[in-house]
Amino acid sequence: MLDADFFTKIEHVARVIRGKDLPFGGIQLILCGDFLQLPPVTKSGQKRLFCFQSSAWHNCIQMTFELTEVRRQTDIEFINILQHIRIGRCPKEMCEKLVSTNSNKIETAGILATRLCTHKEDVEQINVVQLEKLSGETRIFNALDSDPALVKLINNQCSVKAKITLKRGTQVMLTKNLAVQRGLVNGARGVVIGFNNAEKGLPIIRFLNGVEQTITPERWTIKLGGGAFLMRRQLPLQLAWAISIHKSQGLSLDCVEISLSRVFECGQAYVALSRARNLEGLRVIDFEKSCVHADSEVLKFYQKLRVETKLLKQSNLNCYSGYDKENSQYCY
Ligand SMILES: Nc1ncnc2c1ncn2[C@@H]1O[C@H](COP(=O)(O)OP(=O)(O)OP(=O)(O)O)[C@@H](O)[C@H]1O
Repeated sequence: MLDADFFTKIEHVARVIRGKDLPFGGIQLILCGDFLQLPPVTKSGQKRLFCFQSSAWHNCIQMTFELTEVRRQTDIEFINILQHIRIGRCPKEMCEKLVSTNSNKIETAGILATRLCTHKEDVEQINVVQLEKLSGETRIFNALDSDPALVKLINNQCSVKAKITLKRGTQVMLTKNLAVQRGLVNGARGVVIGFNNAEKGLPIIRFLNGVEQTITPERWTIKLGGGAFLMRRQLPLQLAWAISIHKSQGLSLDCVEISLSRVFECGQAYVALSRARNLEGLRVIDFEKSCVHADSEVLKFYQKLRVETKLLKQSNLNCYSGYDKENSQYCY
């Protein structure tokens, strides 16, 4: 998430580039996001400020809207639980419901649940151990990078690794939308069922929705300053026995197992739980109420927004009835 410092810097750069002393140099902005999800990552010892806490935000952002319709989940009970967790609450009955998911059997047709972990060291370890356990031929797929000397930079910006090791039985996840209509979307879960006969022996994946597809390399482009680009060609796959909660941001997952005992951030439990599409596809192995936290500054931000929205609606209603109380005038 964008922090106050970065927002302030890009606002300044926009003014300089546009040569105009207007908010963001006069560039129109639409920002979207949810401050109650994972907060900005900061270096240790550095004070964390959300972008709405910067003066640049107050100078640039004139209107804020709260989107309230949930689309990822359809089950009202689950939506209600998530709405409470999002604001840092977990009443007893909701706690019990989440604990009860511990016994959910969510594996189907050889596709195992993805474990969401709080710490990336755990992710690496789980994936390495599980891959080693598989017998059978190992296939290694190395990325083709436009500038191999900048591999670290590309690794940081790109959602696929420079080297992907696969065997038959490897649990994988798509890292790009390939065919939305067929359910081959970023985050779709599958398992390697074999390799084709082409020269490179490309992996054939069976996805959770039953679709079987040979996966071919895709291209990622990374924009650098000054109009320069970096490029990586690689399979749009990552190992999926485990991924970190941070890396799961933005994904929707069909079958997910979550460990929350080592939560260390506000919003971390909410991000993890809200990746699941439904309660049946979710297994929380160690749920405790104490893992649910919401940042108090963010709660204040949303409370203020709600009050302002209510006032705005009120003033609009007054307007419809002919009299705008706030501005003490009649409207037509
Ligand atoms: N208008 C819509 N109609 C149907 N499905 C939708 C619509 N908008 C979003 N969805 C679905 O809801 C899911 C979540 O959408 P999206 O990732 O845009 O939400 P988000 O607010 O970014 O979520 P989060 O911040 O929690 O990751 C996706 O599976 C998407 O396909």
